[in-house]
Amino acid sequence: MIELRNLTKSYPSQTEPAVKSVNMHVEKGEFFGLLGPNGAGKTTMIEMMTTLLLPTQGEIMISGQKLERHRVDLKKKFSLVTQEYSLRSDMNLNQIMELQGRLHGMPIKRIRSRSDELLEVCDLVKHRKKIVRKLSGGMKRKLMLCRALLTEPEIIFLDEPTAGLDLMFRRQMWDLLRKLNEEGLTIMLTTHYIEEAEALCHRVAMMRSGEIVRLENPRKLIMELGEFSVDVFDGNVTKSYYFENKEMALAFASTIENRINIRSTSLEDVFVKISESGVEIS
Ligand SMILES: Nc1ncnc2c1ncn2[C@@H]1O[C@H](COP(=O)(O)OP(=O)(O)OP(=O)(O)O)[C@@H](O)[C@H]1O
Repeated sequence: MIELRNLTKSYPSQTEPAVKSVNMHVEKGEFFGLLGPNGAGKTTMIEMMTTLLLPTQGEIMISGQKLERHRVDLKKKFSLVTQEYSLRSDMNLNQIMELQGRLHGMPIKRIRSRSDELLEVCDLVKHRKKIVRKLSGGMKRKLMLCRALLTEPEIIFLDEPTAGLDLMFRRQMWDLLRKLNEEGLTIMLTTHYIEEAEALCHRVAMMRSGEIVRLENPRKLIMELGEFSVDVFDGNVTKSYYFENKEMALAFASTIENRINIRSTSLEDVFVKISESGVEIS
């Protein structure tokens, strides 16, 4: 569905490219996560994939066709939900949805029926006459998602969709995204919440300094590291050790006199390991 070929972006003010010759593909219907520390190049990637930024080199293919700014037909296939809130604060939910629909030339009947469906799914119907200024952060994020889905895209790009949301809202957003993905929507998200990517994504690409250092299914990454972890606290720092089964973890733990914690390994452990070491592209 999306294919990146040697995708590169250099900003004139920076000595190193922000994205360095990235090759990867995202399948139709996939839930794909782009992970990496601050400055790794995730937003730059998303901005190129949505034509907000032009690549310095390389190309982006959508359904086998080269994406360019004038390709309105290809651009119709996707929507973007940005990291920053980008809603008119003096409009209510109905007005926000109607404006979006009109900007995309949708008939008013269709705008209304689609808005009803989306606001219902996002549990926003009871707030539809509220102005944006009076919404909580979580409601605004859900509204941005509704607005992005109004035009019935095949792909949605979500840049940090749950940033700053409390646990309840984040879990609600997860369920919503899972549902949309099960209905066939291709989703690409960036997130700093690694557990979010672990819970949602079929595959994750881990970026560092503009490159993809690992691209794999989260479960497979965890199994490679070892399904069980033993955290050992030596009075100053905690060091984690990884084992392929619980028996091995317990046997190791029985030899340790310090404070320990035995637990399941998470994608966060993998992320930390990859951030600490150099891992080859696979
Ligand atoms: N408009 C710009 N002009 C110059 N440099 C930029 C610009 N936007 C991003 N960069 C640089 O490009 C690199 C990648 O930034 P980018 O925002 O894509 O990373 P990110 O992984 O999305 O980071 P974060 O997790 O903090 O959002 C960084 O070194 C950043 O300073």
